[in-house]
Amino acid sequence: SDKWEIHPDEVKLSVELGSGQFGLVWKGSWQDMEVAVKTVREGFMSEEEFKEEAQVMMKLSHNRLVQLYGVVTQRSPIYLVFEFMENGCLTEFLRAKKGKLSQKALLEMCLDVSEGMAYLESSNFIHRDLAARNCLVSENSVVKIADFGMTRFVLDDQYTSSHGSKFPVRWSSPEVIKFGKYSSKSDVWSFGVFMWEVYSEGRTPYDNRSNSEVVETLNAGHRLLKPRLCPQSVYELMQWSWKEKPEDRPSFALLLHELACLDQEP
Ligand SMILES: Cn1cc(-c2ccnc(-n3ncc4cc(C(C)(C)C)cc(F)c4c3=O)c2CO)cc(Nc2ccncn2)c1=O
Repeated sequence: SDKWEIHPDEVKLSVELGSGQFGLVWKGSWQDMEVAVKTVREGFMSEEEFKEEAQVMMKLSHNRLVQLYGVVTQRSPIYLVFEFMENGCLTEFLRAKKGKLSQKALLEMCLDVSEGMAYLESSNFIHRDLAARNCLVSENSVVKIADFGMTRFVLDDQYTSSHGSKFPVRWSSPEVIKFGKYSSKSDVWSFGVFMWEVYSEGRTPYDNRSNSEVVETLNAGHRLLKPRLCPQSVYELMQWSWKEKPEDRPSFALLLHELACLDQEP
């Protein structure tokens, strides 16, 4: 529907924010709002497929998801116009703020993302690549989920194949690594690793091991250890999220409830 169609002349680009997965991302303005504008490079995403999918992504609206405002498709390359997140990628934010984030701030980052993921879970939408690098930080330090569901448009098989060099093995559940079986419960596994990243202030999970060593250690039943800053109560939620069988893991609705209870404690 052309409801989401944005006229090219309404979007003003200013500075480049970085080169994303599919092309360049610019800071810009639209209707007096700051926006992030993604240009889609030929060959990096199937444009036709994306236009249909854009309708789905725009129906997913929640305060903890980075909002897609609309698309410019009247000429190529197409533009995707997103809500602007002032403080950029969460991994870099955590590393820049190392040693300066309170326990409350760390817990609330996990709570923010569990809220967004509980909404995706209730909408039967699977993220497929939940990780701190794919979350963004707003001007007032709220963490939101970005690029949900976009993995299906990546044409680079180094990323999509579980043997590929760019496959997110460290965030993937055993059934995803072995069988490519994605579900909200495999997103829950990734969320456990996300919480580990937050309490490790942006460190890389299993950072001294290769992808194949990570797969071996998981198969041997080993899991990431409790980060120094992480309370035992939160570490128990991580361990629960890393149960071998998907059905033994909590739902996001339950994780949200548990994290909200911990957030109420003095
Ligand atoms: C909305 N938005 C997007 C970005 C931004 C910039 C560059 N690359 C990306 N990324 N990053 C990661 C990414 C990942 C994927 C997977 C399919 C899940 C693999 C698909 C993407 F399309 C992207 C993308 O576009 C983003 C994330 O979409 C940065 C913002 N903000 C700032 C602010 C300050 N400094 C830097 N960025 C911002 O507000």
